[in-house]
Amino acid sequence: MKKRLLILEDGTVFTGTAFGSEQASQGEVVFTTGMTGYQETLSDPSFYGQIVTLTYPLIGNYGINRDDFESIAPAIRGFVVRELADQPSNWRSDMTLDEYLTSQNIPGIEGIDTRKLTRIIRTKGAVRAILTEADADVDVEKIVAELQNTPFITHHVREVSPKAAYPSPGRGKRVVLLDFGMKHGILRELNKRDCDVIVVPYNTTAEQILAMHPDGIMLSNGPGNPEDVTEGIETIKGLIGKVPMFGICLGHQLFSLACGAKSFKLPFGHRGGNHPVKDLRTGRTDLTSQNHGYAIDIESLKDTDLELTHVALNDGTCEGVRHKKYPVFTVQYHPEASPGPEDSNHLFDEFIEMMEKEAAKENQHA
Ligand SMILES: NC(=O)CC[C@H](N)C(=O)O
Repeated sequence: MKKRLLILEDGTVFTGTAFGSEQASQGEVVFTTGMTGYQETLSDPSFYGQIVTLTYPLIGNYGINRDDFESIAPAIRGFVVRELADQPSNWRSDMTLDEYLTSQNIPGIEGIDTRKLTRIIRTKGAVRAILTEADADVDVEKIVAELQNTPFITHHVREVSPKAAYPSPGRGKRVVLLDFGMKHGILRELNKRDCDVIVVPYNTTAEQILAMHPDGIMLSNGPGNPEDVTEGIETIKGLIGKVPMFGICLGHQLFSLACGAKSFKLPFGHRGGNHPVKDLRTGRTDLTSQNHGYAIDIESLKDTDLELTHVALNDGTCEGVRHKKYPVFTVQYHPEASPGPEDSNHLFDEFIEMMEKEAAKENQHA
């Protein structure tokens, strides 16, 4: 078994065993607390450029199957686990996690103290790191100095958004899905409701979208800093008030920025499947699936036409907004789950109802 190192920008070195690809890689290390769902996690495009550590100590035990991918190819930079299960047991399993990561050219490291790593991220915030083979000539000091001088690359959306529009037809509502790095779960939920979906790249203009005569717009999740996705913000500005919209995660952040709110980087993000979120209008708390490193500043909503609708019960940050004049609502968490609890799946039904209501209004005026 080959040794591999995970070197953090603060100089901490973890020595573990290599699995997956032999390639060295660099990225921001983030932790996720989901106990299951590693296949969906590693294929979620929002993790582009990140090395993911899982706090649950045994990963890989049900293998990798055909059905649970959230994208065609994973965008993560590395996978860090306490103990890798190399003999998966599940009727759906097609291959081991190790075999899959090797095939996708993604390096992994196992056998390190993932609790210690998580505590470092919780105390110090986002950390840049490198995964590399443990050769005798590894110059840790040089690597640390380089890491400290490497800026976080934040506009990853162009890497994971499709290059051209494509349809996912249905006989129901026409939804244009602005794909900033969408998880398949979002498209799955819309198709389940018979939506006639057209998926479009992140830099599609409002005019191009309106020419498709949508009943509604879906703003997807995606990687990186929302402030950097200026093309998406411009497009959304051109759509507000014209078509009903529903936004998830990055889509929520971009819509809020388009309305004049501000975003900021959370100290260590929200990633996992058990984040309690309170709906301020109903008082109901949903357990939610989350994966985000940025959030919308609640204070900044005061100067906008947005109403705060949801808050995170763990840290009080913004988890959802609604436009006061137009039919738009957005959430920071993942109602499509994949992986995680499905408590808030009803939001997709609310989106369909919102589009139906708007269409009925228009028919009255016609
Ligand atoms: N899942 C997402 O859409 C994440 C949004 C954004 N990249 C963040 O980290 O906050």
